[in-house]
Amino acid sequence: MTADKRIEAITKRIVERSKPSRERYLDRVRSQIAKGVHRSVLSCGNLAHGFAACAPSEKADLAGDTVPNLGIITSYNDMLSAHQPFETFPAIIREAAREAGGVAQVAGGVPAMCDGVTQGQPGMELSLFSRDLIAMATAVGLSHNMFDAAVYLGICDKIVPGLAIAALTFGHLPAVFIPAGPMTSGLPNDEKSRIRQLYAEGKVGRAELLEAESKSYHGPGTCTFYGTANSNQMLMEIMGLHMPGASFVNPNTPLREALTREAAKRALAITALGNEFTPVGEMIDERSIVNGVVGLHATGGSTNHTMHLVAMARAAGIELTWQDISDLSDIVPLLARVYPNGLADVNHFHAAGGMGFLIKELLKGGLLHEDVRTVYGHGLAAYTVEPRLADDGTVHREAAPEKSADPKVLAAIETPFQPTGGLKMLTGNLGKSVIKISAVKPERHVVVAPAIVFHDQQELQDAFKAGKLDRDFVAVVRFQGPRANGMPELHRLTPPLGVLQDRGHKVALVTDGRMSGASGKVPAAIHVTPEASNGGPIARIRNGDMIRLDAVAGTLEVMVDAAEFDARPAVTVDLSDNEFGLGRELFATFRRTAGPADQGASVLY
Ligand SMILES: O=C(O)[C@H](O)[C@@H](O)[C@H](O)[C@H](O)COP(=O)(O)O
Ligand code: SF4
Repeated sequence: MTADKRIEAITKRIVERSKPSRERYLDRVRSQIAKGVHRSVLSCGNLAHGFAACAPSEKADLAGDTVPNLGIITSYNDMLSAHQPFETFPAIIREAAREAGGVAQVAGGVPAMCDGVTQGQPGMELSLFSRDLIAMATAVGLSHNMFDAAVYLGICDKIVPGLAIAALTFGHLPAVFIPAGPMTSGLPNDEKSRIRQLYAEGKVGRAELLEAESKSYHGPGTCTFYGTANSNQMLMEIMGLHMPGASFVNPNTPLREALTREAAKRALAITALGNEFTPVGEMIDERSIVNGVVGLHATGGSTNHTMHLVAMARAAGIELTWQDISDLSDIVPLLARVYPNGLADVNHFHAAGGMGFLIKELLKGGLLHEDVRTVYGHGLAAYTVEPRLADDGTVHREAAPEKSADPKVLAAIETPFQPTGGLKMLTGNLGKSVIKISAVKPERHVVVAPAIVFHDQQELQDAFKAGKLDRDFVAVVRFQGPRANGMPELHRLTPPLGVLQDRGHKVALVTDGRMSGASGKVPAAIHVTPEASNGGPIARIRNGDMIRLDAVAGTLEVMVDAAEFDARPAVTVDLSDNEFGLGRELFATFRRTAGPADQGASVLY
């Protein structure tokens, strides 16, 4: 089954563009593979240290080079409700490995930040940088070189991208990503947002707000909106890095445990010691990356992936651009309405048919490359399934439903919610930026209004509280890029801007910062590059300048005479407050070396 000609053409141009870097990457992967069982190059001393704490039988296994050893990289902590269930996973994986005749060891742990805990707080200024730090920390674990495959326990925003960058850096090893699943549904996300807007207007107090927040975020598992964390799950599945149907099964259920056991056994089955060797560096190719972007558009996924996917692809020698992402958006229809793109949550999405139905519909529409390699074998058609718990406690899979169980949440390819996808690139005299349109009403896709300039999100919130913003305007929030303050998410802008929009004002946001994957209803041109702190024209905008944000034409313009605008001096701001406190003093190197947003805002390359 070949993909749509337009998808093929975009894939082909990515292959052409990436040829030199991809060939260099594959050469490195293959030379590592050629060295054979990796622990066999270790000295007796190295090996003895490596298995000193193992059981005697495991030591005997690891002393040879015929029994596969599975490295576990875990991002467990109690801070992220999504990662808290991982506490018990290593023991389950070790037991499953023994059952499969292999060994499993925790190769290392990685840090994991909860963007919900740090949202609006100084800690958020470490969030984006934590992605690359997670990749580096994963490399520390795997650099023990004791392993024949690795499993990656991660879910949330920067963690999966960081783990994926590292997994692809260790492309000679098979890689299976193991999720823990979404928390069960609590207070609906739109009701939570309604109460937030009431609080922003001073109509309810902190007690009511905290009650609503706590009913929404109420237990172990991933938050149920379709933000970056759940976009990550979708990506890992549609790119073939999860076991089929693993993404959205709730934690602490027998099926979740069965899926975890199955993933561990599958990872051991696809090492070089078996007959289905599947090194991730060869498994993930340009088609897998395009399939990920297609899934992002079809589900209205997180804007953060216009950076993370670019960085992940780069780790495999593949050069993905915003133009590729934007052009694919023009081809791929929106098939899922999950908050903020609708009222449903990911549990509803899963119940309506979930990933199996989505992949089936996209394959039917010729919008995915079917002929790809996955951790499960060959071909994405194997993912058009739903996992079920068999009587013996293992996983069996049934074909995904022919029809969506809830067409208001998950649409058939013939009747999409929108004919195009969720993420557009904007170009113009302010540089490049991206906008998520899947959650913005069509009548708000073009905004022309005067600029009001802010240098941090608190300034805007204070102006709102002082009643100074009851009018049409474009909020320009600048010096929020990676080199300024680590490019925090500015999700706390959503309630005040949402209130003003609901009052009938034409409002929009333009920023060199980021928004949360959970942001959505206000038109926002984000990730503006070049950023203000790196010579970007956004630093020359003045209050009152007319700004035109046009998501239909794909443009973002300041409507000032070009000569006059170019002659203006760039504004500079004192960012010293962002250099200390809550560990920011340890990330100065990251701020100095971070790349531009359209290349992933990475410090790694
Ligand atoms: O990109 C994302 O999806 C967000 O970073 C998300 O992970 C974060 O947790 C939000 O801030 C949660 O939304 P609230 O802050 O509205 O609870
Ligand atoms: S989805 Fe966001 S808020 Fe929820 S656990 Fe993950 S990082 Fe934290």
